[in-house]
Amino acid sequence: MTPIISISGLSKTYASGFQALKHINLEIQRGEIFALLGPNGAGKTTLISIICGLVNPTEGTVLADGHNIITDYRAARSKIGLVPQELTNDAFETVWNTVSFSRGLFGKRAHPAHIEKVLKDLSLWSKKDNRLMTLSGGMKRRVLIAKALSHEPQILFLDEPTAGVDVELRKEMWAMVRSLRATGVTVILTTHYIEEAEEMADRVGVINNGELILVEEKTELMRKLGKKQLILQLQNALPNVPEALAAYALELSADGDQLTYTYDTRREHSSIPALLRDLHDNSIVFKDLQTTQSSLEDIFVKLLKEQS
Ligand SMILES: Nc1ncnc2c1ncn2[C@@H]1O[C@H](COP(=O)(O)OP(=O)(O)OP(=O)(O)O)[C@@H](O)[C@H]1O
Repeated sequence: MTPIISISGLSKTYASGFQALKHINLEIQRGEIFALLGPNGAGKTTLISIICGLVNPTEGTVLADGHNIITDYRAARSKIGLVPQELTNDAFETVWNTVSFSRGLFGKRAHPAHIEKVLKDLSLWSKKDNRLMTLSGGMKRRVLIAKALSHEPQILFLDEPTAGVDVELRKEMWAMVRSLRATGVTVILTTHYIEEAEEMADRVGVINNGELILVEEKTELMRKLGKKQLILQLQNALPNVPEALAAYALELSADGDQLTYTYDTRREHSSIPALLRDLHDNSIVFKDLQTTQSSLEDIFVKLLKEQS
């Protein structure tokens, strides 16, 4: 399947001489949710801004649904919706007018039925005649999305969609993004909240110092780089780990009543039954056990550490 976005050899050096992007190659597949992760100043906004035609690249090419973003700017831009972080519209304007006006900016003919559908999908219909200034923060964010969808784009960029948003609204936003994907829209989001990528993304790209250091299926990333731990609460505290169990590299807690076994999720899991048998043979009795798995956040922090 041809990718909906195809980026090759993309670099950006700002007038200041600062190189914000270094030879980025990336393909985004139709219909996926792609999360772009990276620390502050990594180059996420620069990358999005180039694809959306707001910043000129220094080198490289970007195709949006087959259209070159420079030589075929209009066609490329019409495929893309951008949800920025801030609402910059006239606070006195109504929801309906704001969203309809956005469509007009793309040179598209008025299509009230489409605007109605977008507003209904985003639960904004009852607010259509309200002025923006009267809306709650959450509703304003929905208006941003409605504006971005007003011209029927196939690709939607969300720049930090839930920055400064409370947990409840964040969850609502996630549900909304998923329902958009269900309608066939490709979603690319930048986020500082790793939990957000973990929750929503099909694939994750990590950008650091202008370089795309990793692109991976989220589940694969977590499987490959994740570690699992089995934690055993012991019936009786141990003074040390018996020699016979040395091969498992167990960690004994300071008070001696907890053993932690860390294992690689890539390796076969058969070492756990063996460990449990060996514990039994060494008369080590446990009263409780739990397993933990490293989060995408642990993996992300580790990746950035390795880079520095
Ligand atoms: N117009 C500009 N002129 C010079 N440097 C710029 C310009 N815009 C951005 N930069 C620099 O480019 C780098 C990347 O910025 P960018 O906004 O793309 O990062 P980001 O990953 O989106 O960061 P954040 O997560 O903080 O939004 C930063 O060091 C920034 O200072």
